[in-house]
Amino acid sequence: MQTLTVELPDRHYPIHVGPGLLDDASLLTPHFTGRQVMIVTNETVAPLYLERLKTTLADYDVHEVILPDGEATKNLEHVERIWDALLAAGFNRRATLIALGGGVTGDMTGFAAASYQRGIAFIQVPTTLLAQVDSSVGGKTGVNHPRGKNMIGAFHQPRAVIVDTDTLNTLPARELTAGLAEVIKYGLIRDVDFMTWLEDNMAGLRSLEAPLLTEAILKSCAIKAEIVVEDETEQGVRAHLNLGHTFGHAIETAMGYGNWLHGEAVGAGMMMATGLSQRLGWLDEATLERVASLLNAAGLPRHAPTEVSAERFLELMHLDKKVTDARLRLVLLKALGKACITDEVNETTVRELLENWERQ
Ligand SMILES: NC(=O)c1ccc[n+]([C@@H]2O[C@H](COP(=O)([O-])OP(=O)(O)OC[C@H]3O[C@@H](n4cnc5c(N)ncnc54)[C@H](O)[C@@H]3O)[C@@H](O)[C@H]2O)c1
Ligand SMILES: O=C(O)C(=O)C[C@@H](O)[C@H](O)[C@H](O)COP(=O)(O)O
Ligand SMILES: [Zn+2]
Repeated sequence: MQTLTVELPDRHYPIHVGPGLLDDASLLTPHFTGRQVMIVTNETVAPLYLERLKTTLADYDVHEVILPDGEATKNLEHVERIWDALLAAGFNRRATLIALGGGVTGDMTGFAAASYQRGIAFIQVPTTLLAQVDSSVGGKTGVNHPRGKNMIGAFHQPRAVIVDTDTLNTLPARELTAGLAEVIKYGLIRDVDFMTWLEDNMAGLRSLEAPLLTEAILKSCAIKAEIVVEDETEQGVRAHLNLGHTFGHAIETAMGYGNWLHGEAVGAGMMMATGLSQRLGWLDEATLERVASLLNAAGLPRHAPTEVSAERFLELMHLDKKVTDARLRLVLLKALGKACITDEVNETTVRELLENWERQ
C-alpha cells in the first residue's frame, strides 16, 4: 500500500492506494467520529463489495443505503434517500458516511454528509478508475439539476480516501476508458512527462496491468492533491482541473445524463479545448495531433455528438459555474502541460469552432 496526504491549511487526510484495502479496518475506523456508520452504495456495486466491507466493519453499528445506478440518479431525490436512512436509523452528528462506488455515489454521499445536521464526517471508498483518480479527492460534492451538471452542491472534504485497486478488476471496459480521460487531463494541464508515460503505457493500462494502474492513480491523485491544497474552493488555479469540462458538461446535459459518460464527454471536451488553443495560435498542429492520438489510444471520443448544435452548446456553456459577468471563462492550454483560464476568447471564435467541429 502507498499513501499520499492531502495537506490542507487547516486539515489533512490520507489517500491510501493498494490491493485488498477493503479488508483492512485499520484504514477506516480511525476516521470514524462515533460508532454509527452508514455505507452508501448502489445496486451494481453492492453485490460485488458491500458484504466484504460490512465484514471488515463488523464491530460497528453499520447500516446501508443501496441506491439505483446511473448518472440520471445523481439528484436531490436520491440524496433525500440517504438523509431518510440516516434519520430512520436515528443517526446523529457523530455518524460517519462511507461512499462505496463511483463518482456518482461519492458526489451524492459527500453532499448528504455536507448537509445532514449541517455536516457530518464521510470517507470515500472509490471503486471506479474515475473516482480513484479524481472525484474521491478534493471535496467537490453535489448533484445535477435538469438544467445543468453539478449545479447544486458544497465543498466538503472526506476524512480519508481508501483506493482498493482490486476493485478495478470488475469494472466494465467502457468505464475504465472514461476514467482514463481524467488521467490524461492531469498530463495535459500540468505534466508533459506524465503525458509521455501515458502514451507509452496506454495499452497496458487498458489491459488492467496492476502496477501501471497503481502508478497512474498515485500520479493523478498527487497532481490533484497539489492543486486542491493550493486552492480548495476554486478561486483560481483549481479551475485547471476543469479542462474540457465546459464543453463536456454541455454534452452530458444536452444528451441526457448517462447517455454520454462523464469521462467520454470530458474526452471530447478536452479535444475541443485543445482545438481552440490551437486556433488561438498557442499550440501547433503536431501537438493537436498528439492529443488526438492519446485520446484515441484510450478509446475516448474526440468529436462532439451530432445532436448538439453550436447554439445549444453555447447556451449550456453559459450556465458553466466559471462564467462571470456573462462571459465564458475557459480552461485552455498555453502549451502541453500548461493550462490557463481565460475570459478573453472572443465568442465568435468559440462559435466558429463549434460550427466547424466534426460531429459523430
Ligand atoms: N467531485 C469531483 O471532483 C468529481 C470529479 C470527476 C467526476 N465527478 C463526477 O463523477 C461522476 C462519474 O463518476 P464515475 O465515472 O465513477 O461514474 P459512476 O459512479 O456512475 O460509476 C460508473 C459505473 O460503474 C459501476 N461501478 C462502480 N464501481 C464498479 C466496480 N468496481 N465494478 C463494476 N462496476 C462498478 C457503477 O455502478 C456505474 O454503473 C459524474 O457524476 C461526475 O460529474 C466528480
Ligand atoms: O475537482 C475539481 O475541481 C474538478 O473540476 C474535477 C472535475 O473532474 C469534476 O468533474 C468536477 O466535478 C467538475 O466540477 P464543476 O465545478 O465544473 O462541477
Ligand atoms: Zn471531471
